[in-house]
Amino acid sequence: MSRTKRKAEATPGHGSAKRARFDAWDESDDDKDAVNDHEENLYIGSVCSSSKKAVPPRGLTINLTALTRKLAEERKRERSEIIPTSLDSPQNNMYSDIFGDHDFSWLDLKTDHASRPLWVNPEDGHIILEAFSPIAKQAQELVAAISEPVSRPSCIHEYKLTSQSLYTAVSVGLQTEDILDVLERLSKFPLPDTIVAFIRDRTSSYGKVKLVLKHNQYFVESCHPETLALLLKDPIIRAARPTASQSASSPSISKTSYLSTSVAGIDTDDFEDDDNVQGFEISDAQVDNVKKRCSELDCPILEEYDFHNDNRNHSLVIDLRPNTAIRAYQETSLSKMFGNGRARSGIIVLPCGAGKTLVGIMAACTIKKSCLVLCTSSVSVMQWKQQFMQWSTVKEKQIALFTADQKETFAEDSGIVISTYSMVGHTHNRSSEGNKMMEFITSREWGFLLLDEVHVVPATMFHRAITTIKAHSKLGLTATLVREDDKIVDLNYMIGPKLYEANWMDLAAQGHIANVQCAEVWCPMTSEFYRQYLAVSNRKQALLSIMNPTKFQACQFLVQYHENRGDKIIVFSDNVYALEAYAGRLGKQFIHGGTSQADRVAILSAFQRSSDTNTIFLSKVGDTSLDLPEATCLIQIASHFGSRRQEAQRLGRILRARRRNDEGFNAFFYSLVSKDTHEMLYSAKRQQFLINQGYAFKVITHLEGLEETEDLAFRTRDERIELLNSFLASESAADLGSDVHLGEDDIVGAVVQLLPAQRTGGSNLSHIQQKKRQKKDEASRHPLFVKRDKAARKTR
Ligand SMILES: Nc1ncnc2c1ncn2[C@@H]1O[C@H](COP(=O)(O)OP(=O)(O)OP(=O)(O)O)[C@@H](O)[C@H]1O
Repeated sequence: MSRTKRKAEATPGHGSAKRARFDAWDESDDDKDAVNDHEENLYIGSVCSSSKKAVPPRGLTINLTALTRKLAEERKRERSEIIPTSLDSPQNNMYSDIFGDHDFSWLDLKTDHASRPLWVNPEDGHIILEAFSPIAKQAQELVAAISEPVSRPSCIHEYKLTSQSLYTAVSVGLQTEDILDVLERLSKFPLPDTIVAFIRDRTSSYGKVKLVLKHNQYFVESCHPETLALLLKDPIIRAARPTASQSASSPSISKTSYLSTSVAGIDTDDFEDDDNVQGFEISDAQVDNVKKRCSELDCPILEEYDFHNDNRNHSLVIDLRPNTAIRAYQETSLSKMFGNGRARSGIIVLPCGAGKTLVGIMAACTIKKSCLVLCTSSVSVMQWKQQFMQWSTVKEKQIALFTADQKETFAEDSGIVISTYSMVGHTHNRSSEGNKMMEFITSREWGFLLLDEVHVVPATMFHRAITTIKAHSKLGLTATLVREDDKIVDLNYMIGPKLYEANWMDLAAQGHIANVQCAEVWCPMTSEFYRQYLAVSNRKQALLSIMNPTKFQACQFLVQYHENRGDKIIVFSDNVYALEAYAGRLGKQFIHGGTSQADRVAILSAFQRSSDTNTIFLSKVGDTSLDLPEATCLIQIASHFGSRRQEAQRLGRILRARRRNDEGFNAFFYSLVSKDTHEMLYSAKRQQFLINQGYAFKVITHLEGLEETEDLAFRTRDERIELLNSFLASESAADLGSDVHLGEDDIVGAVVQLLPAQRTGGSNLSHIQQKKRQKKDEASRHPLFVKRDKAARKTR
């Protein structure tokens, strides 16, 4: 019986075939097939030694016969062509730019190297992949599983082998010899000894040590006593063990664990034995320190949750709704988490709008134990609840919310709590209700901790939130695994390795996210503005480059051009002064921190429903979580320095475009940059993340047809000088620049009210909550805006 067929049959009664396969990842019968299939298909590994249910993950199968055939075909084709192969050939001089002083001529190219798509740098583990090779897809599958993507433009992809990436590879079931074997086949020259040694070393040290949560106590366990002894020699790990009075080890925990508190001169005979597994307890507060230290000692801790066999924690009745059609990449991402029938902790990276929420819900439906979801804002809390109700069969009474306004516990033995990082991470000024809720959360074992937007949470808050909760498995979700600080690596030990990262271009090609044309429009500074630019402080310089009249003209032209094409346009400006000035001059609506809730709802509603409102201006409050699938064009006039994350999140606003599957549809993303100013530098830095995802930014130095624009602003010198003088005279211009009044929560709040039937679940906001929110708005507004709005209301 074929493997796929049997899998589908393994879960009778489920709605879709995809669903059936998903549920069958952990079918242990497949072990036999895996062995039988081995001659034909190379399952790159299966599972760490301790796993009893070793099942080769579906997504990690490379068909060797097919691969060999393809390689043979390629060799044949190559022989029939004249391909210059010598690195000494003059054509190769251009590569000196890439390789610098490094001389790799000692590497012996295989005779058929042209048909093999990989090149591995023996010195630093960088992998170059020829994305145009006929076997690129198979090669990509391997390379993406064992290394970190660095850059994936259209022809040449770059990856890097790192300790973490190899740990991840082992954690998702790959085995050392299989990795080496396939890498060797795909490589243009025999794998260098340095690379072989590195792969062997990293893959062998992974998975030897586990962190296990039993009866609310944490244990470090291993079946390698020498590794435990080594760890216990480390002062940080030694100090992490609870003192005799702290340790409340229950006799029911079996013989596993506990070493004598005297650790000097550790003797492995001290370990008690339980089926060869030995270990020691560590105190709750030290879990993170121990994980971090183990990573530093190149012995990263494996966190796997055998939820099928967890009889101590109550099960949660939850399933996906039968009509849910899982997308292939969502399925693949989860296969990395559940590939061996257990839940591995880690991070899944999917582009904005690609459906991370559903991935999280699918994971909760697989684990079927109490689940705690942490997100960034109280409105996201509402969205998560609404999405749980939409995609799963969980009963509403099993979902409890913990926000400033709601403090609910679930009625039954198991359930879902949805909260924010700040609610859980803040320690001071809690109400007695809040304290009770925290007691409810911290006193129990959670089967699953779901962490949304893991890259944005301030490191300390995140750390506090994550360390106060005891969870068997954790899943982090994000679109942009980048931070401008160096805290991103901490996520590796706090949550787990990156389990899967989708390729943005592949998802766009499949129509799951929109195709986007990106362009950077260079706007020369006018002479009056540039003269002033050179004479003023940095703060005013920034404003001068945003208010540059040619940038304004470019914006005016693009708005008109795209409105005429039938696009819906969002113009982004971090600078509120400029936002108001641009929008005012163009007669468009705008939203920033100072805009009242009622106005936001009205503006967003008009943008979605009215053909008279085709352009709106947004400050950074609209960067994330804004679900406006009508938007098809973005114009960025001012941004936050060199933030790669902000650039990607903004682009994310049009990736969801409803029209994305229309024939030949393209969304547009323009970044307007004043030439010869600091904006040029920041712009290059901002784009790096998207460029690495394969987006190409065209540089536009001249907008064809701009001169013919009707009512083009600032055409005359006098107009430009008047503009310059008006804001130079306005001392408040620079002060008004930053949008400090409200956070992202508030604009999403507007969408919540606007779209109760859609993903936001805003109907759950009570009348009192909405009143409270409005009051908060009023209180936090800048007096200037309050004054202006009052005047506007009078004139209405
Ligand atoms: N398998 C699916 N079938 C149908 N619709 C889906 C599927 N997966 C996701 N969606 C829809 O795609 C949209 C985007 O999903 P979601 O909000 O989870 O994206 P996201 O990755 O969290 O985006 P962001 O990072 O911008 O918040 C939602 O409307 C969601 O319902």
